[in-house]
Amino acid sequence: MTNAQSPVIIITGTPGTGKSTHAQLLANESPVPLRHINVGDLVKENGLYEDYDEEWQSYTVDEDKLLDELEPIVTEGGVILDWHTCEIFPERWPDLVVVLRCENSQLWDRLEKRSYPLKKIQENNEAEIMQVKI
Ligand SMILES: Nc1ncnc2c1ncn2[C@@H]1O[C@H](COP(=O)(O)OP(=O)(O)O)[C@@H](O)[C@H]1O
Repeated sequence: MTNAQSPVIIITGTPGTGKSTHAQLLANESPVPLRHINVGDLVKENGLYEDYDEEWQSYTVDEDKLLDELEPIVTEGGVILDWHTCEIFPERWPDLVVVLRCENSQLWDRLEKRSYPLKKIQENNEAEIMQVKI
């Protein structure tokens, strides 16, 4: 647990449920400084992946590299980590974990707008319905 002035918040949930939107709003409105980190963007920008799967349009994350990158950021605190999964993060990291949910037909529409392949839209929707993380 970090101090109350520099909390570590994880916002997680299926892609399209609104993580980035809400993380950014929270960062903008928070009375204490909070830095919004879109972990997916961080992975891409800093090459923290092993592979890119064209068919699924997704990265295979190098978890060790990602954790090494995030450790000093989390230690400093005052951060919102926004990612579709959170199982790889040590339990000692977050002060608060928020799981966002979204009604399925709305989620489908949001993911279609991203031009995801159909099977990726289906997989994400099923994950949301079954309440599992992918
Ligand atoms: N509470 C909300 N009401 C309506 N639209 C929303 C809401 N939250 C997010 N959205 C919209 O849903 C889409 C996906 O949101 P985003 O924050 O990118 O999701 P995520 O980060 O979980 O992938 C965006 O177009 C966003 O504007």
